[in-house]
Amino acid sequence: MPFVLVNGLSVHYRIAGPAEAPPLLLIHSLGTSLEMWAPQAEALAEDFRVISYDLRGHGLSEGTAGAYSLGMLAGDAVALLGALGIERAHVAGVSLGGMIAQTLGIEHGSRVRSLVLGDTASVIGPKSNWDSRAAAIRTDGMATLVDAILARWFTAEFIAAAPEVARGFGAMLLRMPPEAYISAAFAVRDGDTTSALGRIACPTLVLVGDQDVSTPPSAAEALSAAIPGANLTVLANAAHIPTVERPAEVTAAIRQFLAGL
Ligand SMILES: O=C(O)CC1=CCC(=O)O1
Repeated sequence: MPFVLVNGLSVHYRIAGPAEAPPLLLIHSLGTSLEMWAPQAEALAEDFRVISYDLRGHGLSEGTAGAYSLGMLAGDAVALLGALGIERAHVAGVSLGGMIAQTLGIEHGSRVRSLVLGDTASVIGPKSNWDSRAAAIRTDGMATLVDAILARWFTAEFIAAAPEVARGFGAMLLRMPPEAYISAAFAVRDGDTTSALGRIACPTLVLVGDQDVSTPPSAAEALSAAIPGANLTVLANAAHIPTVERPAEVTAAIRQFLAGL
């Protein structure tokens, strides 16, 4: 359970795989933790030096007061790589993690070998939704939104078939400090990479669940079309967090993409 100081914060991370293997950085989504990448981290550690970590304010990482931004969160990722002595990495992110990954490709391209952008978009709106979500959490706490958010993360079929997993992720969300969730939600609300996507110069794979309503396949198509040379894979029977709902398919898609570079 290692921790490292990153931009003055204690950041919780996990690292696995051969020390000489190519580094692969995994970035999680809003309100989750590095656990959402656990199946891929384990499988891909056969061939990669896999680093997963808890974003600021999430999991076991310390948070800060006030709204986060994509630039700030991308800066944390770069500082984490630096602290671990890693110059360049393949980067995969889901949702907010995918927005951070896009920002890394745009602002820190020299640190990025390739990108996997899962269930994400250049804008995840509308802004008013994030403001009302923050207001509801401030008034009633995290519990008020847990069921609605779980229904976006996973298909109804998955929740019925694996209730222990859905409830586990619900418990994770419920335990998140409300102000940290809101701080990170505002990074989503205020983030917009649209006009800069053409600056992404590395090989890129866009992944999306066919039943994702938060960042639907149409958003993934637009993202893929705006990034030079990007490819799109649509995963069947998956909502917003296919790393958990369709772990083997996500691992296979990432493995195939990275093997082809
Ligand atoms: O919480 C949601 O509705 C889905 C989501 C948006 C950004 C993110 O990371 O998750």
